Amino acid sequence: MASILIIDDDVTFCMMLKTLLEKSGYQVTSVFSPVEAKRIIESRRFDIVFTDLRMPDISGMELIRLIKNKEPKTQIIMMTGYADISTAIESIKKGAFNYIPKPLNRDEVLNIVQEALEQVNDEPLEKGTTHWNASAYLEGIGRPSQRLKEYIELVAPTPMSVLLVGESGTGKEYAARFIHEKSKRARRPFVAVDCGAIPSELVASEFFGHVKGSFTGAISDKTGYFEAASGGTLFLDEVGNLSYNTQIQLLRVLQEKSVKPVGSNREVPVDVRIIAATNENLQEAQDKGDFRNDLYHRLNEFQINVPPLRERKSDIMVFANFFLEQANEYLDKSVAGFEKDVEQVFLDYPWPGNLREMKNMVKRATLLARGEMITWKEIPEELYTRKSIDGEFALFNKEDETQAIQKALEAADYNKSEAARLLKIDRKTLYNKLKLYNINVPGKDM
Ligand SMILES: Nc1ncnc2c1ncn2[C@@H]1O[C@H](COP(=O)(O)OP(=O)(O)OP(=O)(O)O)[C@@H](O)[C@H]1O
Repeated sequence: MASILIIDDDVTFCMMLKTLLEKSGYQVTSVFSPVEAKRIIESRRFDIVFTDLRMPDISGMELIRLIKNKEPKTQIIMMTGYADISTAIESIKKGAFNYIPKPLNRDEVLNIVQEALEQVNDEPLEKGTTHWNASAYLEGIGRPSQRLKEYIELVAPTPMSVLLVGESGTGKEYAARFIHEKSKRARRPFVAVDCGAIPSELVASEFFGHVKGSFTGAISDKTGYFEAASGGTLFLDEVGNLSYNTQIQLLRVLQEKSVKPVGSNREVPVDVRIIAATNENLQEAQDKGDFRNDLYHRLNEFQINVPPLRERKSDIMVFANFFLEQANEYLDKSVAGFEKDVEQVFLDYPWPGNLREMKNMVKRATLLARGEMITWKEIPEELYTRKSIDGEFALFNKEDETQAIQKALEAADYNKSEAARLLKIDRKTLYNKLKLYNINVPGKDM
């Protein structure tokens, strides 16, 4: 039976979530303080940990580090208010599986548990090869997407190593898989490694393998990632997180084209193509001395920048509809599309979590949808009430937005176009917000 730990200082909330999960057949433990959590994590293993992002004494990030160090396979789900979305995204970079917005929705909780368990049950070396199929890759229609596709197709059949650079959730791993699929190595393994998630003491054995008895806990021979990817592609995600020492070891392997498993004198020849990804500026990391210049050049034979979703405006609804189709299939529903005002919100929103955020949101909205179309009621309120501009009439939350709109309307003598200009939003957005907040405007038209 899968085991789940819940960490939240809100006792009532903890108990409600515990009851829901127990009713669905999981073995659940809940703790109300991070200190208690620390103790229990040291002594027991869990498949999944649900934890609040903000807690006293110890941060969610520190907790992720602690759990992943102790038990890399445990999947962590951060529970968060939408205001914390960028921290939640940061937590995924640090190794959390996913985040789920509060208040929690029953079906959404059960879905995410299912998805997390699929990861737990995956063998690490097969990560990725299991769920991927090329038809799940959408190319997009806008100029930046077309350029991305051109570069992928150009570099895929070559032996060149590729460095994918882009924000979290933009689809770097997806692009890497696509390159692999279109390469001559397609029939060989694609092995994805999250460089930030491997505890430092295990790095050498994970990458290069080990022989039985080479250290305490090495109870049998182990094949490392390099050998596992033999003939195929090794994808190094978050490559900027590699320690300096590991960078040196990696460089050696790339130069010698062979690995020496921990505790062995045997050199094993390896033939792998490296695709690396980063969401930080590796050039800067080099200048600061955190990333080796020679390794950078080895990895960066060809660089591809994966654009953020906000720069792929003409693709936004293409992706939204694609994710809707996927969600319909997954949830066995048949929602037909998005209402016009939702489309406008999607186009205005900056999508800090990029495609991953959109995919999650569309799945959630599809689940909640009662009618044929997804309406604004099914998308998180924070999407259209978030801070969008600064200055006197800045919009940030429901109360403040209502006030700011009222203030702008008065200042504009109730001329909506003028008010929209003062608020630095377009008329359509103002119109949606007036509807959303039930603000009546006397007289004048837009
Ligand atoms: N081209 C695409 N077509 C369809 N879905 C995509 C595409 N690119 C990304 N996605 C979706 O977005 C999600 C995030 O993509 P991916 O994991 O590749 O991002 P990433 O840039 O590697 O993120 P991170 O830096 O956080 O590891 C994927 O799970 C996938 O569902």
